Amino acid sequence: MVLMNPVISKLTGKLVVLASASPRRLEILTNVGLRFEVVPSWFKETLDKRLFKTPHEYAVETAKQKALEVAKRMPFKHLKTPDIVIGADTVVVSKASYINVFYPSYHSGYYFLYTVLVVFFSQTVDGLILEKPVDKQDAYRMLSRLSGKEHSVFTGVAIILCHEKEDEEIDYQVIDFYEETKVKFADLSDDLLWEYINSGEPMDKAGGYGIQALGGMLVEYVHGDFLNVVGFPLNQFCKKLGLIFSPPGSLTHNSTQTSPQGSPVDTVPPAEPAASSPTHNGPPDSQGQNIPSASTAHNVKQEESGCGEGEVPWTLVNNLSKCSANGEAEPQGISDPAAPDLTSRGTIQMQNVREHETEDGKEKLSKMIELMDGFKASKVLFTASKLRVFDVLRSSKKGELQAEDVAQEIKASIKGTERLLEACVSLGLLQRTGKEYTNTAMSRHFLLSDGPLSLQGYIQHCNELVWPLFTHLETAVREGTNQHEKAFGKTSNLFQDAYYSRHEVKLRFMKAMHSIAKVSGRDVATAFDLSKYKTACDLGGCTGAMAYEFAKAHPGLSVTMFDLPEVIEMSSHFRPHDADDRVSFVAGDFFKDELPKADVYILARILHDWSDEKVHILLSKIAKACNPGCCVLVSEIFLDEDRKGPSRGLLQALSLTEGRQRSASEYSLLLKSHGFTAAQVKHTHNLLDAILCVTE
Ligand SMILES: C[S@@+](CC[C@H](N)C(=O)[O-])C[C@H]1O[C@@H](n2cnc3c(N)ncnc32)[C@H](O)[C@@H]1O
Repeated sequence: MVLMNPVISKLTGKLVVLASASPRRLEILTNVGLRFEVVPSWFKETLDKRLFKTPHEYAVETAKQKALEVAKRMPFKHLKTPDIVIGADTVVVSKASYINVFYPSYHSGYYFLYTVLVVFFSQTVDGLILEKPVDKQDAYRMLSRLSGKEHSVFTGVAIILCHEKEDEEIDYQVIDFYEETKVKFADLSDDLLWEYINSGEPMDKAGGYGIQALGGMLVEYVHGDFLNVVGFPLNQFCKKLGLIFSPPGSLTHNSTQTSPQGSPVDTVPPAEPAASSPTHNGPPDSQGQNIPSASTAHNVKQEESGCGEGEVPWTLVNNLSKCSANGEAEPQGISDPAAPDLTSRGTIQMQNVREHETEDGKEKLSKMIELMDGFKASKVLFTASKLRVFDVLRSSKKGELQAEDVAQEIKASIKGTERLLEACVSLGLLQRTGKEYTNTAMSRHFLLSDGPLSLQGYIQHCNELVWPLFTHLETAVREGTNQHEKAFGKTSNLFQDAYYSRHEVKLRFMKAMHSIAKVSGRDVATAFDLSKYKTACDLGGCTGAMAYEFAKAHPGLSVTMFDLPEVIEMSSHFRPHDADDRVSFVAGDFFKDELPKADVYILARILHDWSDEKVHILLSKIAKACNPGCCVLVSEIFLDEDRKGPSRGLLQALSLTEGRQRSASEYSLLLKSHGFTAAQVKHTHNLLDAILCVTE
């Protein structure tokens, strides 16, 4: 049983996202019954530490950037807007003599925190922060520095609240804080240090140790929140949630701001200093949902926790403490006011539980359900799009309609429409107030047929072409054929035979390419500095959407859009009303015809469609046409080097005919064999990545 924390339960029904891949943070939050998705942040931890006055400011800023990156990526990459994103960053700071005192006071309706920070150390902060060791010697350097001394562990936490506004924009509110815990290492012999280092444990951990596992052996005492050292200050986090979601009296969420110390400045009512917490360093939250402070002095030892060696995994009924299979122990902070005193180590009840009854098991089950239902959700999106539900709602007088009115507009049954609209609400595509349905910000952004970032073209392509293809997946897999062949018969050339032989199919395909290029084109066009180049040629540029993005992004660049004659003859349908005359159109076959001369050759979503053999033919033609010093820009979904993701790329691979998905280094190798060396790779965080290769 998991004790349902009243604060945590406030998050039920909200899309909560943890922007961290740390299994330790995941476990801490899962153990208190929080339901969340894990979307690891792509933010690189490269902030210049010298710019921060204190280590905790650095940790808080890193946490904030990690969380914001995920909050801003999700609406585009995952097509859903989270309600809350949680980011965290833990740093270990070797002994420094500084005093950090906070004096809270209440004045003019605002909550001020006065920080007196007396810094005695002569080193820079940069010199004190110990991050993850880069190798064993580095781990030795860190651990021997910590040996026999007290050090501080700071975890910065950022809670991002995402609010969708009427105008399709998303408002991000940041609440951040940090927790400090002091840890003292015993005097450690070199033998012990090397044995620990050789266990491999230090390598992915800040400061080079993991307190919850073998590293616990190094520790003499811990002052403060133990879980903070593990990687997440659960106690303070729950208090902050309490302030955000269950404020006593007048707290209004919308006015939450971040103070320099990282507390919600204008929403936090006066509070008494937390006298009982000697290492308390954020604003005291004496009214915060009766959440007890984290234990102030844990020195976790196996015999105290009652964990014997070699016990089978089990879950605790009261969740006060947890043992793993190897007998290591971790205190678990639970903040239900009715829960027993956290600091006491009372009787621990255990019970064997079936996998799906654990929190972890429940997560896995909900992931399974999501996968099993995925095709239904896609079809709801396709059908609502095809029936123009989003356009109909937008064009109604008040932007809202009841199911009967929508049914009338889309010429469908009331009963069926009602079910479709309800399903759309559950998927975040629509919202309903009483009987009235309206578009959500996400739908207004991507699903209106005339919106600048409309994905309608691609959605219809998925519905009409990709969906039937995937009904043949099993046979295609069994027989080793491609799905096109099963669905539409053998083709000698995918484009000319399958896509361009019928007008409406060609138009649909072009609309699909156009919509993806509109959404991703700007990020691809601005991925690299191309200011020294004068001319570009977008090979297989389709409607020209990408070419126009390049022209817009690079004022000195003229772009020739090159594609098959069947495409060029229809490209005028897609020309923007303010079309830039630096974009010109040339018809031809890039396997057979001479290519236009250019400084930059753009290959956006071209190479994945072709075998290595065909790619070599195309690249050798580009190399031949190249002016001296020219470059090739390839934009594709880049597979991870271990080919374990991203799933978007691997799922698309299932419907390719002769082509295949490749990683950035595979593209780089192909280009290298034609004299182009990889200069830069850019993961745009949008639908397509990019690599720029220059002539040697
Ligand atoms: C997957 S689409 C990519 C479109 C565009 N580059 C983009 O990113 O939106 C492939 C494009 O390559 C073009 N194409 C295919 N074979 C070609 C050939 N032999 N010569 C020129 N273009 C070709 C298609 O007409 C189509 O526009």
